[in-house]
Amino acid sequence: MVVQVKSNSNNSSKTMDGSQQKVEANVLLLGAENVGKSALTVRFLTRRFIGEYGNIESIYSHSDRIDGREINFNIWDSLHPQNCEADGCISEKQLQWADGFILVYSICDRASFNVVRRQVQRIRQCKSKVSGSTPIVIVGNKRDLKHRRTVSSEEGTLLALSSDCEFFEISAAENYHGVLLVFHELLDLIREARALKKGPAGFKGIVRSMSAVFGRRRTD
Ligand SMILES: Nc1nc2c(ncn2[C@@H]2O[C@H](COP(=O)(O)OP(=O)(O)OP(=O)(O)O)[C@@H](O)[C@H]2O)c(=O)[nH]1
Repeated sequence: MVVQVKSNSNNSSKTMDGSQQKVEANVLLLGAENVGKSALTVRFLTRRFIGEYGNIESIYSHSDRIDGREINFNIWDSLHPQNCEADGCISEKQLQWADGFILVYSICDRASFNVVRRQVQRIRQCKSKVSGSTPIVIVGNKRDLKHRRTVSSEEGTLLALSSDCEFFEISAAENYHGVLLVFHELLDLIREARALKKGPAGFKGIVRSMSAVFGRRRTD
């Protein structure tokens, strides 16, 4: 069962000309059990680390103002299914729903890194059929537990480079800033992907502007 939760919601605001500038972003957090998916989510929503989070799968709705634009994040904090080795354990529904993915592993848990590796492959295979590069941020969490590290930073960086993802190593327990960077980076990737999808409209826009400047009428 997925529980739907409304987090903080700033009043939606308007631009000078009265038009709304709200951007919607569906963010799916994936990764093995116990890697800190809920800790990351709760840190982003409340700035706090509360330690224990229970086993509830939730979708949070959270509004924020970033670079002068109102952003509505829908954040799906997923539960990793048990006994699921194949295809990264991502459902069709999740793949359809998400605009971008945060794939979390623990730097102290090599098996969780392997789960992320499979999840990247699965997303790349499925999403490449419908769109260009799907926004993915890979996160190595629990950086405060360096002394128990079993996955090096270089391995995380290499996986990200080879699969066209962004990569961060953070500690949800120790600081808010790293978590904020992860969500902001994903938002940038989502915006870039949407702009790329619009593609040719940009060219039409340039032609229209040039016609306006040089006073030529288009005949087509
Ligand atoms: N030391 C340390 N512990 C962390 C960190 N992030 C999360 N934890 C702990 O790791 C455990 C699991 O965190 P959760 O956020 O519940 O992990 P999850 O991935 O949502 O787990 P599931 O709900 O089982 O899928 C909890 O005891 C957290 O307190 C971190 O950055 N550092």
